[in-house]
This record gives sequence, structure tokens and C-alpha cells, in this order.
Amino acid sequence: MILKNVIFSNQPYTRTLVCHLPMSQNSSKNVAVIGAGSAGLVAARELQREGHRVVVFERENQLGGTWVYTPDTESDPVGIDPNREIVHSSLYSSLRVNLPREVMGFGDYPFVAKKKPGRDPRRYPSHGEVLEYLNDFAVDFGIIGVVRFGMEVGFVGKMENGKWKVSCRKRENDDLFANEEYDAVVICNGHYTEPRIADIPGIEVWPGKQIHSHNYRVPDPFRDQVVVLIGGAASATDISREIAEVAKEVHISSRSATSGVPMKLPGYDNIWLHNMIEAVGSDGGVNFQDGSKILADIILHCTGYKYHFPFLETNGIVTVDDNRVGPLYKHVFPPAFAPSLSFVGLPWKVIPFFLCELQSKWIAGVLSGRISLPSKEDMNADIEAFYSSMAASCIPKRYTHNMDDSQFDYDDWLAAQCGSTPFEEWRKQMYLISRKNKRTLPETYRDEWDDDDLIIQAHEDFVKYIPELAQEQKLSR
Ligand SMILES: Cc1cc2nc3c(=O)[nH]c(=O)nc-3n(C[C@H](O)[C@H](O)[C@H](O)COP(=O)(O)OP(=O)(O)OC[C@H]3O[C@@H](n4cnc5c(N)ncnc54)[C@H](O)[C@@H]3O)c2cc1C
Repeated sequence: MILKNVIFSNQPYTRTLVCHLPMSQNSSKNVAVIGAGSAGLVAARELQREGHRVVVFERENQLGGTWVYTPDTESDPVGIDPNREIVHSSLYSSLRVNLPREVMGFGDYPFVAKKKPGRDPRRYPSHGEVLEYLNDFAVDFGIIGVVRFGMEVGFVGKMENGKWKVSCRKRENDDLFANEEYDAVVICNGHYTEPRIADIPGIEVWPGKQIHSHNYRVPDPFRDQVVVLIGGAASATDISREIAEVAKEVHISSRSATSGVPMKLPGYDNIWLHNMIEAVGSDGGVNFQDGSKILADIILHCTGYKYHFPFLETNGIVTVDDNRVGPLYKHVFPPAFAPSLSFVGLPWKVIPFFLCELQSKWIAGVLSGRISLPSKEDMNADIEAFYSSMAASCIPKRYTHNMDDSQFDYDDWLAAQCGSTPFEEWRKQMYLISRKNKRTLPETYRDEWDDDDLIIQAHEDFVKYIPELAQEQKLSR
């Protein structure tokens, strides 16, 4: 491994880059990466660092995936129609990140505030700042040159010669097709685009409107409406408060509502908390399991997303079953195709950028032969044991990639495989504090905190990658 100091144009900082020495031609692979969101970008970087030749296919005309906000929405507001034109991003206009920027950034490319016009220096910045950060990342690591923009992958399948066929089309010009062969494919197509909606008895006769949060952008369409919002995760929390400013009433229906009776949300005149919906009726009524009934105009599903790989053909070997993508060894490699097919970024309830960085290092190292995988039998046995332990604990399949309680162990395991820096203690503590604050102080956690000591520790660590920060730290003391 060698260390290089590089000064980048447009960058106020010098960053210290880690480069692996080039490997022999034999272990260098031709790799297709699908998607130029945060996962695809960091996968491309790690593959290139390891000496592989990389092409990134991106169906949009710019990088950033989720972080490319668009006011456009899909023609089917609940996202069921298979023929609808897909809008990739699910961001709403007012979205600010829900992790502190110190935690959120890549391990060796800190997401620090930039003193440049147009940048958002807040600790929990708006979505546009994340897109700027990803653009900086792609420029600094020379990734833009390997991205094929506007290219939608429509088919990925294994050929008899052992290589992978990747077929793509230019999104704006259906006639332009390309078929190419690669040694390996890394799938980074994101999993916040294909809506999952709640099953509601009676919905076929209910006369109101329905929309999934994938198509929520601004609160205006909810003015003076009675809204039932289903869900209890981060987006549901943000959107319910935002809508309540213009709507007549907002009724949040969630599994986590513990009280058996409807309750007003403290601090709000027009938000009520209910447990699950029992049924809806042709009179516009919505009956909750808590025994209450209201007449509503709109049901807003903040009920999450489905994994979806419409381009992947594996003859039924890799499947999505009740939102379990499997069988996958450690959420990355299907044993039957390892290591030439891999997935980055499937786990949820995690710190995504950091986790994807480690998964990508692992994939790159395994592809070059620097890191070994267990035998196919041992990988399958590991997967079986994992699935059996979930079944024994009555955990539904759809929670297979939920890492609420296991991400630190998982990240440390990946880091050990790769011989790279384990999860920093400050990052762990900061994440846990922010998660608690998000739950207990949902309106204020982005602007008030009391973990300045951890911010100082983080910045002391960041000096390794951005030496100029040391000077700033001295001046601010
Ligand atoms: C509303 C919302 C808020 C979030 N807030 C946060 C937050 O505060 N902090 C945080 O860390 N994370 C947050 N996330 C999670 C966020 O999605 C991840 O952090 C991360 O950006 C996901 O990156 P990705 O590369 O896996 O997927 P994406 O960003 O979705 O990128 C996938 C890319 O693949 C491309 N693609 C898909 N299919 C094809 C195809 N067939 N051919 C070619 N290209 C294709 C897409 O165009 C896209 O560019 C949030 C997610 C949502 C939906």
C-alpha cells in the first residue's frame, strides 16, 4: 500500500489518498458496476484501487442516485403499474439528512462542511449537500470517466464461457443497444425506488386518493385534507409533521403505537396516533384497530420499498422472497456465482456509506484473489444457519437485511476480512446518540445536540485524511 498527497482542483483541502499497488494482470478483472449512487461510486473506487478495470452503468444523466432530487413523480402515485416511467429518487423537497455528517460520510473521505458558496455547512444538511459531496468524491477519485451515463442495464446473465453478459440501452434512444461481456458484475441499483404498500381490507371500494411516499415531494396537495399516514420510520416522522402544517387532520397509523386508544401527538393540534388500520369502506371511512373511525381524503403509504432487480437473470438461483434477497453469503455473494456476482448496499437500518465502502473493499479484494472466500458448501451452511436462526426467533424473511442491532459486528467482520480500519468508537457512539435523539426529539434533533466531545474526536481523526483541518482546529481553540 502507498500513501499519496494529492491536491485537487476546486478543492480547498489536500486529501491523503490510499492506493494499493497494482496487481498482476491475471488477478485484474473487467467489472461492470450497475448504478452510480453512493454504493456504485465507492464500489468503483475500491475496484479501481485494487487494479480492476471498471465500467459503471448509470441510467440517469448524472450520478448520486437517491440524492438527485427531482420534483417529478410517477404516473401511478402508489407505484403498482409495471409500465409506469420510473422516477428513481424518493427525496422530498425539504429533506435534511437523518445522520450527523461526521457519521454519514465514507470512512476515509470525511463529509466535512466546505467553506464554499452554495454549500450547506449544517451538521444535518439538506439533500443537495450530499449530492455535492458525492460529486466531489467522484471527481477526486477519477470515477466520472468510467461512468456511462444515460445507460440502463436491461439484462445481466451468466454465459457458457463463465463471463457475464450485460445488455444496456440508451434511455433516451431505445434503438441504441449494447451487449458486453464482463468477468464480474457488482449490483448497486439501490432499494428505495420500488414502493411497498400496505394491504388494507376494503381498499378496492374506498373512494379516496392513495399515494406512496416515493411520490411525496411537497405538502401543498394535502392542504385542508384529512390524511391517514401509514408508517413509523424516519420519512413518516418528517412527512407527518410537514403535512400537518397545511392539512386539516393527520392520522398516523403505525405498528409501534402502543396505546390501545387514539392519542393526540403532544405539541400538535391536528396529529393523532393510532395503531393499525382494520378496514376501510365505500363511505370513505377508515377504521383503526383501536376502535376509532374517521372519514379520510387521502391515504399516504410511508411503508417502505422492495428490492427489485428486473434485469437479473439467474434461472431462479438468486431470488427476492418476501423482501429477502438470497441466498447471499453475508448479504453480498450468492455462493453459486461467487465471487463474480455481488450486491452492495442491501442492509438497512445502518450507516450506509461506511458499510458500502467495506463491502466494496471486500468484493474488490476477493475478486483479485487477495482475500479468500470459504468454500461454496461452507457459505451455504453459513446462510442456512442464519436463516434458521431467524426462523427460530420468528423473525419474518423481510427483515433479513435489517441490521438494526448487528451492523457494528457486521462492519467489524468486513473490516477484519479486508485488513482495514475497524469502526471508530466515536462513530459508534455518535450514531447511537443520534438514533436515540431522532426517536425522542424528532422535531429538534437536527439542530440541537450535546455530543460536541464526539465531534472533536471525529475531527481529530479526519486530520489523517484532510491535514488542513489541523490548522482549523488550532485556530478554533
Ligand atoms: C427518503 C430517504 C432519505 C434517506 N436519508 C438518508 C440519510 O439521511 N443518510 C443516509 O446515509 N442515507 C439515507 N438514505 C439512504 C440512501 O438511499 C443511501 O444512503 C444511499 O444513498 C443509497 O445508495 P445506493 O447507491 O445504494 O442507491 P441509489 O442512491 O438509489 O443509487 C442507485 C443507482 O442505480 C441506478 N440504477 C438503477 N437501476 C439501474 C439500471 N437498470 N441500469 C443502470 N442504472 C441503474 C439509479 O439510477 C441510481 O443512480 C435515505 C433514503 C431515502 C429514500
